[in-house]
Amino acid sequence: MAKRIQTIDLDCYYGDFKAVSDINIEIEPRSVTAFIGPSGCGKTTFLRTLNRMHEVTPGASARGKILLDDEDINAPGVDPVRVRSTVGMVFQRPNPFPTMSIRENVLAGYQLNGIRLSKSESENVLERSLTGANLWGEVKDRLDRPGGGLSGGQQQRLCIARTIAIEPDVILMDEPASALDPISTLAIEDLINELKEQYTVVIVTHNMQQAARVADRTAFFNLQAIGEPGKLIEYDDTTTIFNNPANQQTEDYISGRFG
Ligand SMILES: Nc1ncnc2c1ncn2[C@@H]1O[C@H](COP(=O)(O)OP(=O)(O)OP(=O)(O)O)[C@@H](O)[C@H]1O
Repeated sequence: MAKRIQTIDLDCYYGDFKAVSDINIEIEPRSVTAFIGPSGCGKTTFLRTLNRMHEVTPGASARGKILLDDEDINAPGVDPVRVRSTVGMVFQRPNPFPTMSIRENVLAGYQLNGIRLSKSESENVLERSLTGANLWGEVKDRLDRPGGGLSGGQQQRLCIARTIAIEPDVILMDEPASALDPISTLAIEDLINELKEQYTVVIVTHNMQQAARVADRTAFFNLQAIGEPGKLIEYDDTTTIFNNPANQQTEDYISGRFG
């Protein structure tokens, strides 16, 4: 079930360095939200706090609140592993387990969490996830071949299948198409459009046309100077951000005057 994400006064640190400051945002369920902004403004850092991946980096920490519907994901006693299965993540470079079969890749989340599925349950998860990732037709006859044998675009869809296999509420994507050719990129964008019917989708992208194509809402981040933290400058419907932004910094960025 798709969930709403809300952050309240969120700061992200690497050691003493504050990389992202004071983010207040509400992300609606069953929508696609794009994070855009110049390099180093903290898009990836902020994204990774939303499923507690940020804290995996030694010395990294976050302050403030992140609510998933009403649950504070940083509250004492909340298991970060459970958070990461509720808030799945797809990375820039497709990262299937290369020697594991397509089948094993899709089911990897269950195995890693020690959940045993019956044969028929596994088959259902496999078909549902690969169909949901628009990959079933291309791989159904070679489910036992290695995931590393697929094309880059297919590998990324396999990673999306692996993410949706464990039925998350939110899918975070960090530049999911930046390593792919234009045709595979369009396949991923079509898929993102379908995923929002069931999930809350958040995507970091450097490609502004991509943000305009896939996102319902867009958040523009910026940093005032090197060494300063990144901040959320403007957050609105994508059409407003691209056609009628309220903030001059947004206007300058989307019109290509910097970044
Ligand atoms: N592991 C890390 N250790 C220390 N500082 C880091 C680390 N990762 C990122 N940073 C710093 O945090 C700030 C935000 O980086 P981040 O990668 O989140 O920005 P970004 O907007 O996603 O950039 P890009 O668009 O280039 O991917 C930068 O100043 C960066 O140098």
